[in-house]
This record gives sequence, structure tokens and C-alpha cells, in this order.
Amino acid sequence: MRWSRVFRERTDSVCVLQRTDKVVVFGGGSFGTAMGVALARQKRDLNVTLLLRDPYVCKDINNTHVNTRYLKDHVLPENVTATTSLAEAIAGAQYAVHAVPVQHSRAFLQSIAGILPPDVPIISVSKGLEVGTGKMMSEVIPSALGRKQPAAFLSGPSFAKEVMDLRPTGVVAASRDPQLARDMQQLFASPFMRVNTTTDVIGVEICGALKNVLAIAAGIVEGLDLGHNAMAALVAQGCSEIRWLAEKMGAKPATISGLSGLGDIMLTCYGSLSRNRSVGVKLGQGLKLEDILAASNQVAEGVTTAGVVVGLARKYRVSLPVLTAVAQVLDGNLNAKEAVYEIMNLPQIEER
Ligand SMILES: NC(=O)C1=CN([C@@H]2O[C@H](COP(=O)(O)OP(=O)(O)OC[C@H]3O[C@@H](n4cnc5c(N)ncnc54)[C@H](O)[C@@H]3O)[C@@H](O)[C@H]2O)C=CC1
Ligand SMILES: O=C(CO)COP(=O)(O)O
Repeated sequence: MRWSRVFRERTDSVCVLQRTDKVVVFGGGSFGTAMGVALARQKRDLNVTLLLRDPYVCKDINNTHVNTRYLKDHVLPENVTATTSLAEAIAGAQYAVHAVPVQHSRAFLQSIAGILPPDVPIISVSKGLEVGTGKMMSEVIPSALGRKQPAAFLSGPSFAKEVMDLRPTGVVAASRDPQLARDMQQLFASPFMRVNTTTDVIGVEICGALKNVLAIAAGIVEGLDLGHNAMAALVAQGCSEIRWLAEKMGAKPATISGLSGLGDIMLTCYGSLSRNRSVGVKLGQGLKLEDILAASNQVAEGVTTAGVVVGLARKYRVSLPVLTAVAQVLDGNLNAKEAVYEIMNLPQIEER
């Protein structure tokens, strides 16, 4: 019986890729570009169209196959093209990869609601919680489009640069529709990318959003040069806080200890490629947040998500000293050293 399952999966795999002629990618930043390239490498005649806002970058990609603003050291496969036209980008696409930063997603999705067919699955790779509403992308998408839309959420330890460099990567595809999760597994899985599946959308989204906030805390510890003991203790505490909140919100333990949870926490807290961690390092070194953000053209989603976490802690009545301290530092209510002092002098507790 086993060979029939393997045969069926292999047939399905060919079927999904075989039947996919075009994928549109919303957002031509580093990860939109990387995931578009990952798809383009799967099939030479797969049309991967990046929807950008910048006509100059668009021209560079179409003429020289280089995204001159993000990942400019990489030549993109010839079946990756770019456009600034919503209609041209979406026409004929069977899947839409959504790689627009969370805080800009609602306005973007509202702008395409009338053009994107309601049966085209959106594969969101954006990690964060919407300021003002506290919504996850799985809630923002239907709210912004004004309708239900098939959706999957791809998350896990996946630095864009390393995906572009074909370094082995593991992610998880989450969808309330198990078949769609399997389809995403087959669309993206390759000798360079393993794709797990789950129906735990809440767990994958919450872990992906909160790990960015924890990464800022890890960067602060690094920037203050507090040492390995402090880093390990902080990340362990942050893992507990993410577990406490995620479980209250309905996440499965397997998700929290899986690729989108522990996997991405380790990558982003310890990996120097992390933008969120880098923001924390500079905060720890005493730089002002506005100067840090002004010096980068890349998003650090944890900066906006941190404030949302404070509201979630209150709503779910869960104490999150590390994650909420990040919001205090970002708001300028505490400096990095004061935040560490506050945390170190909290009452001693029993581990849970
Ligand atoms: N870069 C990475 O290694 C990874 C990023 N992600 C997630 O992917 C999502 C996209 O981030 P990146 O590709 O890293 O972006 P990026 O940081 O490389 O670039 C920022 C992107 O946001 C776009 N943008 C800025 N303001 C905008 C607006 N008002 N409206 C529409 N678009 C706007 C820019 O055009 C650009 O495409 C984020 O949620 C991020 O957390 C997930 C995994 C890995
Ligand atoms: O989510 C990511 C890797 O999985 C990227 O992390 P940063 O946004 O901190 O760079």
C-alpha cells in the first residue's frame, strides 16, 4: 500500500506544478523576490510575476534580471518578470504569494479586491499583527477583501538571502483547508526547501509574528553585550511567553515547538541576517529608533507588532514581561538598560 501513497503523492506533486502556469507575487521586497525565485526555479516555463510599486526596479528586473533594490547580488531566473500594473500582474494567476508588510497589507488588499478573482488562493508569507485591530493576516485578508478567499500561510526559519542562495530551508504551510496546505507543499517543495503542512493557522501566524518581537529583545541583549548566559535565558523566557500567549489563542503545542515557532525563534534571535534582531542590537547600543528605521529600506515587522502584543497580553490576561518590555523600549518609556534591570528584578517565580 505504501508504494501507492508515494506514487499518488508524486503524481499529485507533478499535477500541482503541471497545472500551474502563473503565480503572482504581491510585494517585490527581499522575501517576495526570494519566494518568487524559489517558485520560478521549480519549472522553467512557470510565469512568476512580481507586482511592484517602483517602475525603475520593475525595469531593472525585466531588462537585467536583477532586483536592484533588494538582493541585488542575485540574477533572477528569466521566468521572473515584474510589473507595476495590478491587472497585468493578476491576469491568469492561479496563486498569489502575498509578501507585503503587514501594516501595508490592508490598503494593498483593498486596492486589488475588485481585480483578484475570489477563487485564487492567497499564500501569505507576511509575519506580524495589524496595528489598531490586532488582527493576523488570516483575519486581515477577508476583512480587507470583504469576502472569504482561499488562503495559506507559509512561515518558518527562512532568511530571504539564504533561500536565494539555495541553502537548505524548512518552512510550514498552514491552511484551514488541508488540501490547499498540501498543494502549497507540492508547489514549493524542492531539494532545497522542505515544506511541512498543518491546519494550525493561528499557531503559525502567532509564532511568526511574536518571534519578531523576541528577536528585537535578543538584539538588545547582544547590543548591550550581556553575554551568552543572558541571551540563552532571554530566548528561553521569550519562548515561554510565546507559548503562554499562543496556547491561550488556540495554537497547537506541535506548532510552537515546530518550524514556525522554535525554528524561526532560533533563526531570528541568533541569526545576524535578522532585521528585527539588528534593530534590537542598535537599540542596545543606544541608537534612537527613528534613526535606526530611517537608515534601512527594509521592514522589521516586530517594531509595529510589539505594541499589539501588549494589547493581547491584556486581553488574554497573560503576563509577558520580555515581549511587553520590547514595546516599552520601542515607545521610549524605558531605555535598554532599564528594561533589563526591570526584568532582572521581577519577583522570582516557579517555572511553568
Ligand atoms: N526578508 C526575509 O528574510 C523574510 C521576510 N518575511 C516577511 O515577508 C514580508 C515582506 O517583507 P520583506 O520582503 O522582507 O520586505 P523588505 O523589508 O525586503 O522590503 C519592504 C517591502 O515593503 C514594501 N512596502 C513598503 N511600504 C509599502 C506600502 N506602503 N505599500 C506596499 N508595499 C510597501 C516595499 O516596497 C518592499 O517590497 C514581511 O512580513 C516579512 O516579515 C518572512 C520571511 C523571511
Ligand atoms: O522571518 C524571517 C526569517 O524567518 C526574517 O526575519 P527578519 O524580518 O527579522 O529579518
